[in-house]
Amino acid sequence: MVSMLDYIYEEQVTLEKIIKEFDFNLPELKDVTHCLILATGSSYNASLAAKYYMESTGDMYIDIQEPFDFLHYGKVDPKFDLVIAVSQSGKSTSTIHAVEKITQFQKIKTITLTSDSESPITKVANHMLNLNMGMEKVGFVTKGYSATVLNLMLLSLAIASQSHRMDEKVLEKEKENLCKAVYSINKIIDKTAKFFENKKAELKESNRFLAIGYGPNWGTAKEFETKFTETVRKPSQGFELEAYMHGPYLEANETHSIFFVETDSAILSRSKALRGYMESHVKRCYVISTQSAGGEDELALDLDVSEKISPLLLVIPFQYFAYQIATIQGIDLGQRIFDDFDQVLQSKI
Ligand SMILES: O=P(O)(O)OC[C@H]1O[C@](O)(CO)[C@@H](O)[C@@H]1O
Repeated sequence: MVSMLDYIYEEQVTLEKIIKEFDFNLPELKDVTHCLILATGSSYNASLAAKYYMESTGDMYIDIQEPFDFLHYGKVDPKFDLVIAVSQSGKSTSTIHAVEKITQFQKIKTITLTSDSESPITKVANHMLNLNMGMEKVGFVTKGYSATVLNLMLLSLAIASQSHRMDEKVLEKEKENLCKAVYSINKIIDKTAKFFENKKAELKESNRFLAIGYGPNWGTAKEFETKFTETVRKPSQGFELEAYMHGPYLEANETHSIFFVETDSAILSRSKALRGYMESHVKRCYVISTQSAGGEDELALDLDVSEKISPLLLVIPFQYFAYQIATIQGIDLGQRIFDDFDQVLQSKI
């Protein structure tokens, strides 16, 4: 039976293929400046991680909303000219219904990003972009998360180039930067595995896990939260750096493990300041960083990538840890739990 770990090891090859085969000539993406993204769970986190890349590289504005809330309480700002509905399975009820509501009542283009070209969401959106990653059979998505982040980044390049905001040379350069990043995935997995080997005893003992990120890696911290909650099944929460300082730190105690997700930017000193303070109040502060070297609790991945591309890579240690920490705790991730949930709650069609 295929496992979450198998999918993690497939990421590099899959992401290379996505870049190589991506179609940048999508005429329906012309003249787009304001996008509303509707997505939930890991698809929401992936959108958050890709947002800064899309806004800065594709020169556009991105708003991300939870489809259920949008469906019942939201309205479409007239400035939006594209709705991107992200659903890896294509079966999330709230995302499908939110798109349905928009297409019924508004004149706005909708495109769905999904791994399944036959899924229900493709029947309600105007256009479809296949994630080109095959189907992921494990519910705790890893390859699909990374494929979604990458496809959103590529989509922003396509939008910028179709809208004549990016010339061919810049487009090629951006593709090159993404390729270079993706080529480092297997090395990241190897480094993560070594780090995990040294830390597994203490990670097994932790009662609560937190991740703190900033900028695009706020999305990474939120995906940590989703992945750890689904698999490790101990209280796990991801925070935006400054938000952690407004209340959440008050629960800190010596059983907590905090992961700081750090990239080299103007915000790094703020993250280091918080880390320095928290070190004496929690069990352990770890760092997952793009740096070339660090202390013994730092997984320094030595990555030459821009901050906006970094979430594509910095999530990988969390995907690996989620699988391994669950496993050393004796959790069989192949064993389905809450088997009747979808049937009772209808959150997936
Ligand atoms: O991207 P999709 O297929 O809409 O799924 C959203 C979320 O729903 C879940 O499958 C749980 O129902 C999550 O694992 C996932 O992140």
